[in-house]
Amino acid sequence: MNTHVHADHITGTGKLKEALPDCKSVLGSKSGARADVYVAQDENVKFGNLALECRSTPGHTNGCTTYVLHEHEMAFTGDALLIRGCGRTDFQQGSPSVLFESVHSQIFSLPKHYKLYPAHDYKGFSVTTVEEELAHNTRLTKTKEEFIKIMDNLNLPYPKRLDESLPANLMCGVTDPVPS
Ligand SMILES: N[C@@H](CCC(=O)N[C@@H](CSS)C(=O)NCC(=O)O)C(=O)O
Repeated sequence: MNTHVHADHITGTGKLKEALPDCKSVLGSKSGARADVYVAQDENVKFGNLALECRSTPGHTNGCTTYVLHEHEMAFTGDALLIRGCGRTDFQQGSPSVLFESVHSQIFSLPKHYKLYPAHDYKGFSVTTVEEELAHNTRLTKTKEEFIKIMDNLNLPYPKRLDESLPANLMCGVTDPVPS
């Protein structure tokens, strides 16, 4: 289950599907890329006796999805929410305004004790909680206006390998559009 379509996230999917032919790839329905299963807001993906609730959290990319495992009181936020930070919003459908609304409505609305596992650990931590981020997130504790200003002035270097081509099984074919 991919949280969004950036090369540093989806590149292993082709290899997994080769190794496990019954494996089905999952993406948010607004991701604009190829997957076996598309999920929308509030859908549940069941596996074993567990289920992941899908919450649409655009702003880093349009298709960003956060997966919530209520049984274990945790969520996988991809690059929407990072520990003490958030995904950048300066390319590929990024929007600070949309990201601010996504995180506040879909992630900060979870119970405060829920554990959050983002996709990167830039600050050396791999897990946080809703409560910790509500108190200590350096960007998302600000007002929306301040947040937009911060995000518009990050001046981060462009990721080195972002534009490398996607594996064929994740590419949108020219004559084979991705379902909307
Ligand atoms: N140095 C890395 C790129 C770092 C980067 O831009 N990370 C992204 C997530 S991957 S698109 C991000 O959103 N960062 C947020 C931040 O505040 O740093 C490289 O060159 O690959």
